[in-house]
Amino acid sequence: MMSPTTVTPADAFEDQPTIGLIGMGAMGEMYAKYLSQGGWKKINVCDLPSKYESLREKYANTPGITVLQDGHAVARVSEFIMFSVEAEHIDKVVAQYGPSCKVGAIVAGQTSVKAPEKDAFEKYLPLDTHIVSLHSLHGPTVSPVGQPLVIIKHRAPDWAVSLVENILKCFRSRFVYLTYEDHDLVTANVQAVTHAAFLTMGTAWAAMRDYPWQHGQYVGGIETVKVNIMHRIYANKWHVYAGLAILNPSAKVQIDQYASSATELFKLMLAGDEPGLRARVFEARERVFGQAYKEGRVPIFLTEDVLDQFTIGGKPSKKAVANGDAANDTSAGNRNASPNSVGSNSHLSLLAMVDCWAKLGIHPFVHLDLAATPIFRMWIGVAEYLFRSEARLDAAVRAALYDTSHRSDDLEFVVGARGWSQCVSFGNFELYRRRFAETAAFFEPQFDEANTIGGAMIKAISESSKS
Ligand SMILES: NC(=O)C1=CN([C@@H]2O[C@H](COP(=O)(O)OP(=O)(O)OC[C@H]3O[C@@H](n4cnc5c(N)ncnc54)[C@H](OP(=O)(O)O)[C@@H]3O)[C@@H](O)[C@H]2O)C=CC1
Ligand SMILES: O=C(O)C(=O)Cc1ccc(O)cc1
Repeated sequence: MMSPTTVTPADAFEDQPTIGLIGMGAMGEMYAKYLSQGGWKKINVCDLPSKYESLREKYANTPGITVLQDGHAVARVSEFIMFSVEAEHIDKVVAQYGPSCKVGAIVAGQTSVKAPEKDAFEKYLPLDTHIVSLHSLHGPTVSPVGQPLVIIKHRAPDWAVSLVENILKCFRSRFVYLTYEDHDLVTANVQAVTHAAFLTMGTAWAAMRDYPWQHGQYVGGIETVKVNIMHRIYANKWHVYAGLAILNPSAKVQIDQYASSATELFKLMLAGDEPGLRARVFEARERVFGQAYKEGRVPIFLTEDVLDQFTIGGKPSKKAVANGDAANDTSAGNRNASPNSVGSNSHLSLLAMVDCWAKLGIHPFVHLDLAATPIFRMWIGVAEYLFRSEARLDAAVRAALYDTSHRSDDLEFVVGARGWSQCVSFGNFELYRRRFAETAAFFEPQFDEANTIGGAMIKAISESSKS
């Protein structure tokens, strides 16, 4: 909280603009919190009319915030209005409240996929309103400080963009300027295919109905990232992931390629085709990471020691590690359990990721510098960790080919990847919701621990990558 004497960017305004937030779910709440703390005194918020009373109670003592009945009430009095609702519903909600937007208002959306938002704004917003849209590229529980915040100047004069920048200065995010179209391309590259990988890991682990941390076994090293992020994604709202995968046309292509990459690599493994698998993996390595290393790019962050701080299920005793107990355990549930376990795992999820980037001509480092979410940053971090070292990659390839104890996990992974891809290609929200909910239910008992640990991990890694 700011002390009463703290000077905020809002204080520069003699007559502060009226801010309106329509949709007070996770992201609407996050915006309300930071705008209020940033000293903005005229913030109108609403969710569905049925939530009016509970919201009023919740915000009774929050400085600057007034809860109104519905989107009409917010839109007609606000000079900067942000819609923060489900992407699937943006058309309906903007159709309903858009025409009530005040003359000259600046209108934004927070949706993770912009094609439907753009259509809705163009269809329903009065021509005397301006469109400057937004997208915070992080989840609602991550501090916005230093994270990318996309600003889209679509139908607006420069002063409107400056006003939005001033309003949001208190987030201390890094503004990234994109068009609506570039936004969807970049976020498909950064988010959709990354989520597909983690959703698939969850589906595969849940299908096995067994996972190491359940038995208090040690999950260390880069497995920590996989496990924590997978939990984090399944603890978030399903519609966020469904919307950005199903409604973004570029996302479908990429998620399909991810499934194809996993399937094709798995077939090479089944065939025991060592030259074929090795050639494919090392070619992908060259395409994705080759140039970056020729240019002397510093690796992202990872040491297993850093990651071991964030293990789920407790750390192993020093004695167990010294005796190599965890490292030697190759039972189905605990093959990933060694702190130095990179080599004892096929890492199909990572091999498929880099193969997919290579096949699509995606340069993840370009996105990393422009508009990486914390999850994407970590995902490239672990991919890079595995691929940077020829020895580690070689060990993964050998494990993929010759350690058949991986096969059942890898088979579930391929089935899961295909299933997610098909679900997205059908564009079926209900099927997506059911797939997501079934897997999430399996992991739910770990959500609290995983969110705490995952949050700390994101913070530590964001800080280490800044320094
Ligand atoms: N969560 C995340 O990590 C991020 C999400 N986003 C995007 O932000 C948007 C919001 O996501 P998030 O806050 O997580 O989702 P939530 O489901 O938490 O919030 C959406 C809110 O909007 C409400 N709503 C729906 N229709 C209306 C309406 N007609 N009038 C007023 N309120 C309405 C919903 O009510 P009800 O639940 O009853 O439908 C809900 O409370 C999405 O488009 C998402 O893609 C962007 C960045 C990160
Ligand atoms: O970082 C991620 O990819 C997340 O999962 C959180 C998230 C979800 C949706 C967004 O539009 C932005 C961030």
